[in-house]
Amino acid sequence: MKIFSKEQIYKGDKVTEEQQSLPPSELMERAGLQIFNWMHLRMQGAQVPIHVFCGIGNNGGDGLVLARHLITHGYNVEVYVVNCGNSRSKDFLTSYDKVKDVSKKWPQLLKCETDFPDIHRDDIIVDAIFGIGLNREIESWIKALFNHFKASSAFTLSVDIPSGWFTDKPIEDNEGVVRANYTLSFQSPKLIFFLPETADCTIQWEVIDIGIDRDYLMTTETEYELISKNEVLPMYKPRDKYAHKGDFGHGLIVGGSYGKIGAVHLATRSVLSSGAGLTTAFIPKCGYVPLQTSLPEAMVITDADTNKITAIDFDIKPDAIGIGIGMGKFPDTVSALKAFLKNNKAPLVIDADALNIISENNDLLKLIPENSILTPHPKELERLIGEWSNDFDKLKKASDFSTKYKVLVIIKGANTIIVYGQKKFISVTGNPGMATAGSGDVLTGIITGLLCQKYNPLESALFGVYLHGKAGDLALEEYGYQSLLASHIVDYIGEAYIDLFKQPEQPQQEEVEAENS
Ligand SMILES: NC(=O)C1=CN([C@@H]2O[C@H](COP(=O)(O)OP(=O)(O)OC[C@H]3O[C@@H](n4cnc5c(N)ncnc54)[C@H](OP(=O)(O)O)[C@@H]3O)[C@@H](O)[C@H]2O)[C@@H](O)CC1
Ligand SMILES: Nc1ncnc2c1ncn2[C@@H]1O[C@H](COP(=O)(O)OP(=O)(O)O)[C@@H](O)[C@H]1O
Ligand SMILES: [K+]
Repeated sequence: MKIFSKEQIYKGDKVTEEQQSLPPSELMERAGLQIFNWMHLRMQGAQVPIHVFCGIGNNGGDGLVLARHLITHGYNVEVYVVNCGNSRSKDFLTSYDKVKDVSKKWPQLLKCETDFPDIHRDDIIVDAIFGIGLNREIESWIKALFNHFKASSAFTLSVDIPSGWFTDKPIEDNEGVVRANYTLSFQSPKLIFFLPETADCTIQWEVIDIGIDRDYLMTTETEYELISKNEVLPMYKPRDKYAHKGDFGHGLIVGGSYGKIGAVHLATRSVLSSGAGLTTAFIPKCGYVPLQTSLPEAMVITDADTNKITAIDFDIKPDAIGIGIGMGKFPDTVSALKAFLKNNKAPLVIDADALNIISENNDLLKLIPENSILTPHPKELERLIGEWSNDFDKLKKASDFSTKYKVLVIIKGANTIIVYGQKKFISVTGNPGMATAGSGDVLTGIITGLLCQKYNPLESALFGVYLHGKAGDLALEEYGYQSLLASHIVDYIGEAYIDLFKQPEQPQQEEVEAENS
């Protein structure tokens, strides 16, 4: 699913109005009606007090259309206009007149704190104050209104985007924003729903279809895209009946040091479980017996050293190599990595200590093959690209790094983001149970396994992150957040593949029948 920027959303409105020859404020009518349908489906006429707070732009206009439908359907509604300026939009004014036609009561005008209504915790707040048109910091009395919402503990439903948040930059005042229980977002989710610093703007979100021109939506390239089952399913490569293990490549995991052989076990098992035909681990001697014993399907090549990697020499021809896991940064290992990068021709997944070594030896960056996949967690990313001032800055820096060195960067975490030059893909699979030792090693193994099977680097990164998160989600059902281990994620890679064809993806877009008001 694409994430459109606010400029693209405004353009989509214009294109739609032209293509569909829409009368003025028709899109606002659709938006307000869809929100009403959503509420009506759930409330079925319940007389819970609903406080609809409207700004004076088009977000406020949506709120007024909603309020009109709620009033005509007999709901217990109070409508407020938050008087935040002088420039009432044309469509807002049209909607304002229409509300007056159906109600004996005028919307209440709020100008300062003494105007605030009492809100009970069992009431419902509809936040239609600011949408994507927020263009400056908010006055203190409106921030106080947002705090009044919070203090009430009432369920807060935001229209399009919780008020006070920008779509494309951080907020200055953490207190001066609405934090919604639910946000109904038009046509596209907003980027801020997925970034660590802003995702608490709403607990849940859903996309509402207001009939924006299909061609425009299909053909417009976006900087951000969500990756879920629908996006990865077309990448899946089915197996031929007469397939041979040689068809699925030979994966190599290079890593490990004394006390960190388990990491290599996890990654190597993940290469196999994601479908590589053959898998070899290159490790220091101390890992030979444990790895051969615990993972009979894998082959093992050992370094001359017992405890660490000192020279990465092997006589196999791997189709992909995952490197860095549990490897340490011993001086001999640093030299071994340098020598390896100078000679290597195979596609690479670079993780953990290999990333840390590269961060400390920037000259190694030019030795990394084009389209290599780097899988840093946030600390490793900071070592690579430097500090960032906020999440938007982080994404820009990661994009610039990816463009400059022609590599893919996978920013791991909740909503892992795959950075491919200026394009960013956001994963929706995964859960906090995966915040456990070794789960990153599993990801490296899965992506290495996909590269072996001739998925191209972008597909390997996207499909790999999807499968990893999905396996974690399926494992969660059995183990729960606390007991989920990285090896359980490996156990569920197979289920994650099977699930691709098992259940249709849950819609992120509510298909609500348009109801005549
Ligand atoms: N396809 C779609 O998605 C559709 C989207 N639609 C809806 O349109 C919404 C966007 O509407 P919008 O452009 O009118 O902007 P909106 O968010 O209402 O805010 C602008 C108002 O706020 C004001 N203002 C701004 N900052 C302020 C501040 N800090 N403090 C005080 N005031 C401030 C600003 O004032 P001004 O800067 O002009 O003085 C102006 O009055 C979108 O989110 C969605 O809900 C549908 O209706 C149709 C299809
Ligand atoms: N809260 C979370 N939600 C979803 N995925 C998570 C969460 N925390 C961690 N993960 C995933 O778990 C993995 C952790 O990787 P990493 O920190 O490198 O672990 P390790 O070094 O122990 O292997 C990443 O793929 C990350 O996306
Ligand atoms: K809003």
